[in-house]
Amino acid sequence: MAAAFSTTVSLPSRDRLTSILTRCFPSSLHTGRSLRLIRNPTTRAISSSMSVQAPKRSADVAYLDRKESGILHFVKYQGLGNDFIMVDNRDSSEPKVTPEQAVKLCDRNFGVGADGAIFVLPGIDGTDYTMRIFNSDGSEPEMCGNGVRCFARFIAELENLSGTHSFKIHTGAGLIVPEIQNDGKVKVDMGQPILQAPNIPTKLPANKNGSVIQAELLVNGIAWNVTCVSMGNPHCVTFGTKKSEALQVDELKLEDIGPMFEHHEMFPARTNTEFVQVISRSHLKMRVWERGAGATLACGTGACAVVVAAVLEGHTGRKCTVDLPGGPLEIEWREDNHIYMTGPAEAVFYGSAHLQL
Ligand SMILES: N[C@@H](CCC[C@H](N)C(=O)O)C(=O)O
Repeated sequence: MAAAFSTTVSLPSRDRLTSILTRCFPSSLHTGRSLRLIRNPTTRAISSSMSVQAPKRSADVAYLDRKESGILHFVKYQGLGNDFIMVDNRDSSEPKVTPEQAVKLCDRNFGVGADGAIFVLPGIDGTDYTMRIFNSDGSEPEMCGNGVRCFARFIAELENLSGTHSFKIHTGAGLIVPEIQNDGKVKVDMGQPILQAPNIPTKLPANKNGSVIQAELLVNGIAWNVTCVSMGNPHCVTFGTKKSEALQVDELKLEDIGPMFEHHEMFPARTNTEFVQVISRSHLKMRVWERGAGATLACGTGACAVVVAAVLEGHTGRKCTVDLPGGPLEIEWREDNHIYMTGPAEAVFYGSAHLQL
């Protein structure tokens, strides 16, 4: 069992802390001990936490050698509790972590713990950066709304930028433009929703105009009323069953029904599913079961899809507050068909992890 201690010191910068710790623990990276740096982004107080593992022998020595060349430095970020291992990947157009390694890193018991791993890669086609992401199950989604807010704040940190800044980000869902605001929140132009059934993709029967609005989806013998929207990634939005329209989202057993939606045969690329309660014409409450990550505290693309579905089904206007388990997001589907999402993103801690093969 690892013994651990931690101290808190106030220092001007992370580089300075690194140099002090390197002087105090010169061989820490060569003996199988892992050294982690943690900074509280609000107070700039920095704490060091070192866990010392009992020395291992024989076959483990080679294992330790492999780990030595496989150390990943990362920053853990969260947006409304949707949390990510952010990796500075600006020196290469391939992620430094494989999907299998991402699964291990995201494990909440045996790894760092996160809903996904996100990589800041060089931009292409005139964009500033490329964002790629692996879900905690190792699958690669096209986009992540909370992730792109964290991405913007991470870039600002990497590039030492303060104040308002916007970036052109290439993603699997095309161009996404986050803008850091004066209050530190990030407003994102999330692009346009996709409503054509084959492009979502869903095999559910489409309306005359090709969209899937208030379709019937049979899940475990229950007929749900669903509207399908892609924000680059697929979403199935429901406000209730065909029998009883209104959902009380706190009462849902997400762990039971979520996977049945995710893996339903009507969704050839699987799906994210949002269960929504209408509070008023401008206020919604939702819970989400994410493709590849399960129940999360928030989903930015999901909140956008929910507002599109709410407008199409006639529940709300185009500007809504969407309450998620991790907190609220402000969503606006403008008349030019672009959707804007505004919400927080925060650094949680700095760390280094051994990449397991
Ligand atoms: N949490 C994200 C969405 C992440 C991707 C999703 N799990 C998928 O596979 O499509 C968000 O904030 O949008």
